Amino acid sequence: MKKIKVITTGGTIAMGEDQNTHQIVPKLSGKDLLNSVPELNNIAELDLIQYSNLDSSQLTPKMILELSKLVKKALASKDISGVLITHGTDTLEETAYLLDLVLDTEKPVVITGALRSFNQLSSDGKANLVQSLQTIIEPHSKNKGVLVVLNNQIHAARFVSKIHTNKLWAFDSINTGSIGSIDHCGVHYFYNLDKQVTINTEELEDNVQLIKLAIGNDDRLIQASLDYGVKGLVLEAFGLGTLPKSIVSALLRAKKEEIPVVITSRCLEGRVYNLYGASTGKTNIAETDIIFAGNLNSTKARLVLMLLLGQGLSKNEIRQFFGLKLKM
Ligand SMILES: NC(=O)C[C@H](N)C(=O)O
Repeated sequence: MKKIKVITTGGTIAMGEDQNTHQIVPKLSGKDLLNSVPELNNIAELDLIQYSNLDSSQLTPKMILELSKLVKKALASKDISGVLITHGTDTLEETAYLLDLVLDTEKPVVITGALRSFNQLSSDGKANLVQSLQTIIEPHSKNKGVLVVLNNQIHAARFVSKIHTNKLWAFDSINTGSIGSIDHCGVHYFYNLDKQVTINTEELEDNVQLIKLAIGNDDRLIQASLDYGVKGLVLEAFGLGTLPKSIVSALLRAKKEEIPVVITSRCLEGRVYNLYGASTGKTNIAETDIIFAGNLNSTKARLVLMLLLGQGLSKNEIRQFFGLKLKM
């Protein structure tokens, strides 16, 4: 029987109802969670670490980098065949992608969670745990980067997003669809998606802000971030990456101060690139020195920027990374 390291972090999967407030709060320790699903022991031998028991809104990139060190340590052990992480769903896609970026392993690493706490009628945690383990022990799950398993679906970390606040089908892979599924017959992949890229760093820069643009926005938030000494910015822009000219002077200031500004889109699907000449008024968009994030969503682009800055890359190296390394 294969041995799997299970790392629990919290989230609804480990929550239950508080009798007084009737709100959903952390209830199950990692041990309680695994003990509540005895079927897991028929699939693999489990070795547990409880990293935290938090709603995922309380996690930070630094904590996830710390978590990645635990995962690396587990993966380095010969007798461990893969790692399962349980996590709240609200920020699960960020943890999955950060781990995907920093881990370099052929062993399967799966993250799962639940939309319902264990005491709710439509509780999905148990099935998600079973399907996650099935995915880890499946030989075809090797070399795929970090996988997200929920609701009978397998997603690649770099494409997955939480797309619904509450439905059981809460996750989908933007631009691509899921890469596989789990049914009565087991685990099936629809296509092969190799892991994209690894960033070797022990540090990340957490002074990176994400700002979403709306029509008529002025540049106050960008200027305030620069005043405050931000080390990198992600701007969630319009459509293909167009910007209001009201923010151009702030972009030119960021350029002068050597602060990388990465552009993503408010659109759910598609890529951003430099097409619209008028998007910054009289200033040519290339003069603003902005970096286009391809098809990464804003939160994921921010993680890449944090890691690259943590690695000490220059603005030009960061531009090259977004332009070349994230292409395939
Ligand atoms: N379904 C969930 O897990 C949501 C919860 N608020 C969390 O992210 O921890």
